Amino acid sequence: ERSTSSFSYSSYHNLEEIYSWIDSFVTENSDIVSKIQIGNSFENRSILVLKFSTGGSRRPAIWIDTGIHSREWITHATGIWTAKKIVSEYGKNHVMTDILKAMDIFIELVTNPDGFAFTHSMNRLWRKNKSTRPGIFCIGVDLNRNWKSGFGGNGSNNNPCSETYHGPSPQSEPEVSAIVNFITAHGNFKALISIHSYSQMLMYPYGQSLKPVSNQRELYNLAKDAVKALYEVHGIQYIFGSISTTLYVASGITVDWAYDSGIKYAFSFELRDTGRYGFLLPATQIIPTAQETWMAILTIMKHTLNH
Ligand SMILES: O=C(CO)C[C@@H](Cc1ccccc1)C(=O)O
Ligand SMILES: [Zn+2]
Repeated sequence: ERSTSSFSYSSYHNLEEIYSWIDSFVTENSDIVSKIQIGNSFENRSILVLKFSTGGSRRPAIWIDTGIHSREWITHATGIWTAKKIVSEYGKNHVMTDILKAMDIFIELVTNPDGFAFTHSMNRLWRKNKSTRPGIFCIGVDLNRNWKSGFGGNGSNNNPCSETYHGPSPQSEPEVSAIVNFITAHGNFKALISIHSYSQMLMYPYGQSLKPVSNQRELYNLAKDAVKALYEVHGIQYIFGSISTTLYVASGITVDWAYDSGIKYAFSFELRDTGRYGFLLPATQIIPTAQETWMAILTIMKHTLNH
């Protein structure tokens, strides 16, 4: 993209187009946005994070990732729109301005770049990363099962040919270890939002067990407020609750690791829809989905700022 003004936020884009947009976006908003490479993927693509900051050093931070599962295209598209929204609201919207005066925001738009490239080239429904290992004849690890918390437990699979294969060991995948190293080194993250599709759900830990987290009541009420704010935009209904009670038991997941690492506001979204189109959500729904999701994300960020 020579400039983001020619970028269509109501279309899906491939990896090259998104990485090019990132460079234009950073150039055009260099006062508050910067680009950080936190590592390289298995196939040696850059793993990029957008940092939104108005100053300070190591301010309390909010993490948002999209596209950890490559086929969930609505999540990357929503992330791009959200990045644009943050810079357009700063200085205009009171809450957004207060958030960025006190906190930093980090967004990883393409959390599984190898898988994402593969959904554009060979297999639209690819979910995992593209790692290979000697003597193993199926490709890829489920990056939402490769985290240390509850690794290898129920709701993850030891079979490399499974869609929920957890990998040989926790953080074995470069796409996961890059995030773990970055967030751990930073040491001041207060909230993490990991965005998936589809099912229209807003969930919090634990996935690995039915045991409630210590601040379960707070997370339940925050999820309720966020889902209400989302509903008020286009009338889309989400359900909410802990992952294990709302969806199913899943082990080695992003938000369980975040929570156990001290990030007490850890959420996972499942965006539109409920199955009519599923992963193949039409591009006409990108902006409506992003608009409603924004209201939920803003609710979570505001709560994080005030607690
Ligand atoms: O991606 C999904 C749909 O493709 C469902 C997600 C559900 C889930 C989301 C967040 C945390 C744990 C599980 C998954 O199984 O990893
Ligand atoms: Zn997913």
